[in-house]
Amino acid sequence: MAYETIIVEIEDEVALIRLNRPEALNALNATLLDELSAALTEADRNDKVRCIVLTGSEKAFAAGADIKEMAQKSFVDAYGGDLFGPQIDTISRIRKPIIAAVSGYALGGGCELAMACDFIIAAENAKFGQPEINLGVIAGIGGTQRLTRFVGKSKAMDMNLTGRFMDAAEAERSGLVSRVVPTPKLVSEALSAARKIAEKSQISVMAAKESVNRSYETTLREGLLFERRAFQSMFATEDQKEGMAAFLEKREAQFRDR
Ligand SMILES: CC(C)=CC(=O)SCCNC(=O)CCNC(=O)[C@H](O)C(C)(C)COP(=O)(O)OP(=O)(O)OC[C@H]1O[C@@H](n2cnc3c(N)ncnc32)[C@H](O)[C@@H]1OP(=O)(O)O
Repeated sequence: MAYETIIVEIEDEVALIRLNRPEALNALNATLLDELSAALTEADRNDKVRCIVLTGSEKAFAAGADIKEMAQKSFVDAYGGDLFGPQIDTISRIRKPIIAAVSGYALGGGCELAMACDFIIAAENAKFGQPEINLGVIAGIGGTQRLTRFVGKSKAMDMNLTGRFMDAAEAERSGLVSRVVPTPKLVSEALSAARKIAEKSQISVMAAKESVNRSYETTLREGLLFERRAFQSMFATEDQKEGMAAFLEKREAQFRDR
C-alpha cells in the first residue's frame, strides 16, 4: 500500500516503518496518524511480519502533534472528535512487538508515540520532552501517564511543568529507554533487536508482551497470577517442547508458532 507520510519496508520478517514528513520534523498530522495506524494494523495481520520497528529521521523521531493543524481547533472539535484517541488506541492494541528507534527530537506526541511502543532504543542525539505546557495545553496521549510510570513522578512533573527536554543519557538512566546507541547505527541496532525477537516463538513473544503490559494495568497480585497462568499455558504449545528439546540436544530451536 502506498502512503504519503510514512514509508514501510518489510525484510527478514521485520516491518520498518519510517515517519516521513521532513519539512515539519515529522509532526503528527491527521494523515500521518491515520496512515501509521493503518500500516501498523496491516503489519500486525501480515504473516510475514514478526516484529515492527518505528523510526523517524536523524533530526526528529517526531516533534509532536502538528501545531498548525491543531491551532484553530475548538473544544467541540477536540473533545467531540476525540482528538488523537482512535489512532493511539489502535497503536496500543497491536499484538506484535513494536520497537521505537528514536533519533533527534521526540517531543509531545512524538515522545508519547515512542512510549506507546514496547520499548525505545535511543540514538545518542535523542531528546525527549513534553513541551505542551508552552502551548497553553497539556500532554494528551500518555505524557502525564506513561511517562510517570517510566521515570517516576518527580521527573514526569519536571518535564510536564517546565517543558524541559531530557537527553539520551538521562533517558537511559531514568528507565525511559532500554539502550542508547551511536546515532548512525540506530536503525541497524533496532533492526538487529527486531530480528532477534523475530526468531522466537511468536506465541511466547505475544504472551510476554501481554504479560509485561498487564503490569501497568493491574495489582501485583493479579499481575503475578496473569503471568503464571500465561507461563503455564505455554506448556500446551509445540514450541515449548521444541525449545526445551533444542536446549537439551544443544542445537538451535526451530519454532513454528504452534
Ligand atoms: C499530542 C499532543 C497532545 C500534543 C503535542 O504534541 S503539541 C506539540 C508539542 N511539540 C512541540 O511543542 C515542539 C514544536 N517544535 C519545536 O519546538 C521546534 O521545531 C524544535 C525544537 C523541535 C526544532 O527547532 P528547529 O529550530 O531546529 O526547527 P524549526 O525551524 O522550529 O522546525 C522546522 C519546521 O518544522 C515545523 N515544526 C516543528 N515542529 C512542529 C510541530 N509540532 N507542528 C507543526 N510544525 C512543526 C516548524 O514550524 C518548521 O516549519 P517551517 O519551516 O514551515 O516554519
